[in-house]
Amino acid sequence: MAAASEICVRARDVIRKFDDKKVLHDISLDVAKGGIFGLLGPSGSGKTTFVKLIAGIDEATSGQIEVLGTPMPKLAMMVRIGYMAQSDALYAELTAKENLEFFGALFGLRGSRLKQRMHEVMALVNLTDHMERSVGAYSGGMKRRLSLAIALLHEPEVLILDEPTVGIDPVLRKSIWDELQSLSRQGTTILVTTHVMDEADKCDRLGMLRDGRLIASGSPEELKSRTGSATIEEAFLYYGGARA
Ligand SMILES: Nc1ncnc2c1ncn2[C@@H]1O[C@H](COP(=O)(O)OP(=O)(O)OP(=O)(O)O)[C@@H](O)[C@H]1O
Repeated sequence: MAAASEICVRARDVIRKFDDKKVLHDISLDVAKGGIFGLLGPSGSGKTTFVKLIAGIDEATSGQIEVLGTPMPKLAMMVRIGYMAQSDALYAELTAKENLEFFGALFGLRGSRLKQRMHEVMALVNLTDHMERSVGAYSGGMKRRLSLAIALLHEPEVLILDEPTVGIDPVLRKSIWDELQSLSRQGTTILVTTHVMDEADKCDRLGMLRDGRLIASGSPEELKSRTGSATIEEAFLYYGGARA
């Protein structure tokens, strides 16, 4: 097991119930610092519920979650975590620039630093030309890209992305993955949920979720070789996953 200082996210016996319905069952998992960790599972398997607990937006019914050694939820951790939700949390009546300024201020960015970061993240998601446009006039894919830009704005140590590339075309999808890999090489820990198998293959480590249970975890290569599978999809099916 890795030393505590090497662990970014530590989950122990995490249960989340909604009324009487148990959505997460005793999840224990370590996410090491600095890599890309993919949470893979079909729709309804509990990915969003789990990452919301890690981001500190929701609280576990029982069990513990620590991020960088701090028990979650904890408001002060907001500046160290970037979270991109599955549904975009943007102000439709404001322009992209105004949205970035609003969230930037929330994260404690201001002045020339904020301006510089706004331009960097908008270039990254290919929205530079749409800075002054009202977000209400953005397409679904553009809103996803702006949400990603906002999550990256304050250069968080931990980046939590819930299905970041849904509705994004293959060319931009590749450039976003290239950037995620570059950020992870620079030390950012990235936690990404996906049900897309070729994205799962790009992660350093994977956790496979099914029906709120962690059915397997390891590197894509380990998961494939342990199950004698040629693909992640085959490995997932071996562990008892429904088609993701
Ligand atoms: N607030 C809630 N109240 C009741 N049930 C909920 C709530 N939030 C999530 N659930 C249930 O928890 C289960 C897991 O949902 P969750 O959104 O975490 O899955 P997911 O793997 O992220 O799926 P998707 O990829 O479709 O978003 C589902 O059965 C869902 O209906």
